[in-house]
Formats: sequence, structure tokens, C-alpha cells
Amino acid sequence: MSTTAPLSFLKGHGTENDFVIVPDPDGTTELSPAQVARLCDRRAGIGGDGLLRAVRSAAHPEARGMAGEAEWFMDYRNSDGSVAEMCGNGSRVFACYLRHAGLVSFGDVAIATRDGVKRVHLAKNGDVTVGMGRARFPDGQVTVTVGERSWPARNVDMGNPHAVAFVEDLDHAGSLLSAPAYHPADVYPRGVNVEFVVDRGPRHVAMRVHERGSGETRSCGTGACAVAVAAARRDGADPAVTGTPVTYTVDVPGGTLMISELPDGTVEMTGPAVIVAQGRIDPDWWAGASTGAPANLHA
Ligand SMILES: N[C@@H](CCC[C@H](N)C(=O)O)C(=O)O
Repeated sequence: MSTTAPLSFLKGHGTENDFVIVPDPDGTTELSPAQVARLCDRRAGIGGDGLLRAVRSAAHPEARGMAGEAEWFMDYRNSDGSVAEMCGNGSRVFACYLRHAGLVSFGDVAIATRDGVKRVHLAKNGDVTVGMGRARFPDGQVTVTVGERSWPARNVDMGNPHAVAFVEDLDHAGSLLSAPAYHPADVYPRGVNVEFVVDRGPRHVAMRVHERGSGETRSCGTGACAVAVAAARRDGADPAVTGTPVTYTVDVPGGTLMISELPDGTVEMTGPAVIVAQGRIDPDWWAGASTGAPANLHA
């Protein structure tokens, strides 16, 4: 069901991965892919790399089973309206929204996501730490290509799929206006997020990312985790073997994330998150957005 009622919204970002936030506690504002794309449109809408709908877990069929553990479900969508399993930066911004709205306090909060319950810690200095779960390394050799250049990529699953390519220069990834090609073509049946990585120093890397469903973004939390664990394995570091955590500093165009892999194999991500604005959607514009009237795209 699509709503025609005016919506309230907020806008927030984590290391400049930015989101439209739609509070919908009772789960009555189901958004179609076209409506999400309109809201995320940077010229004809509010603008964002993605959208976070905040629904009580008990009120959402995908989250009802997690309601005992996590009161709130993060219904994440990419800016093209597609659904993704998980969004790392989104989970930090989502927790920040819950605190901003007075729904939780600083400290620990559990959030239901399509990749299960995530434990988040909200520090008073603005940093937000998320327990991202374990990285998985699906089998398969992958090659990613941009223009004339190709690189071997590590296949990393952080709840959502990532291809991590170590490159000599981040500029070699080009403009990233379109999605990098990958081979074999059937390795990611539901698409993939592609990270390009260079070394900056000991356990310090920098990356660019092309996100499935959103294009190039200025940060990707699941991507930074995938990059950190891929870099650790490349560097011969495995906390499960040594029994000590391994931490990488990951620079993204929009800031810096700290990623730690713990001896139990779980990954933690720490970085800033902020709410920057709130408001109401104009009902006339929303009626047009809901009926599919043409938006003023790329005017
Ligand atoms: N920006 C996100 C990832 C969002 C989902 C991704 N585009 C996908 O389709 O898997 C993050 O911070 O993790």
C-alpha cells in the first residue's frame, strides 16, 4: 500500500553517506521503489544515497521475529528504491535518529535489520559503534573492470555483497558514473558493491566505492568493513589465529572509519553520525510523487 498522506522526514549522514529518514512507527507508510527514488533524488526530491524507514519491529512482517530483542527495524532502501540486506553507515545514522527523537538514550541500543539484530553503542562524543557480525568470504575468483583497467577482487559478504579490489591509484577507478563490470557475470546474481582500495600506511587504507543501487557514494560502512577484513587477510593478519583484535583505519571520501575484527571473528565499525535537518513533505508534491507524475529530474 502506498500512502498519500504528508510525511515527516529527517536528513542525516555518517561520513557523508547521507539518508532520508522516514519515521513510521506503526508501519503504515509502505513506500514504493518509485517513491523512494523520488525522495532520494538530489534535484527533484530531498536527496540521499538511501532511505531509512523507522518502523517498530512488531509492526513489520520482516522484523516481527526480532521484536523481543530490538524494538526498532531499519527498513533500508538504496536511492534507486531497491532493497538491501544491510547498511552500516545507515545503522549508525538510524541509532542517532532514535536518540534525536527521544526513543533511546546514549549507550547501547539494538536495531533490527534484514541482516539480523545489530548492537549499536552511541557515545556522547558523537561516535557510533556498530557490531557488524562476521565477514564471510564466498569462493570464487572475481575480476572487476572500469574502462580499460581490470583488477582481481576479493569476494566479501558483510550481509550484503562486496568485491574488494586493491589498486595502485584511486583515480584509476575513473568517474564511477556507471557500475564497474565484473567477471564471471553470474557471480553476483543480485548485483554487488565494488570497493577500490589503496594503502596509506600500516593498517591504514583509503577507498572509493560504487554502491549497488546508489552509484558512487562518499562512504559505505559495510564496504569499509569488507575492505578492512580483505586487507587484514592480504597482510596475513587473522585475529582468530592470533587471539588479538586487528584494527584498520579506513579513509573514505567523506571521512574516516575505524574497523576492528575481533578474535571471535566479528567486526566492529566506529565513526560519526549526525542528524542535520527535519521537516515535512509538501502534500502536493507527494501526491505527484505517489502517482508517478514526472519529477523535475536533472533540470
Ligand atoms: N551505504 C551502505 C550500504 C548500502 C547498501 C548497498 N548499496 C547494497 O545494495 O548492498 C553502508 O554504509 O553499508
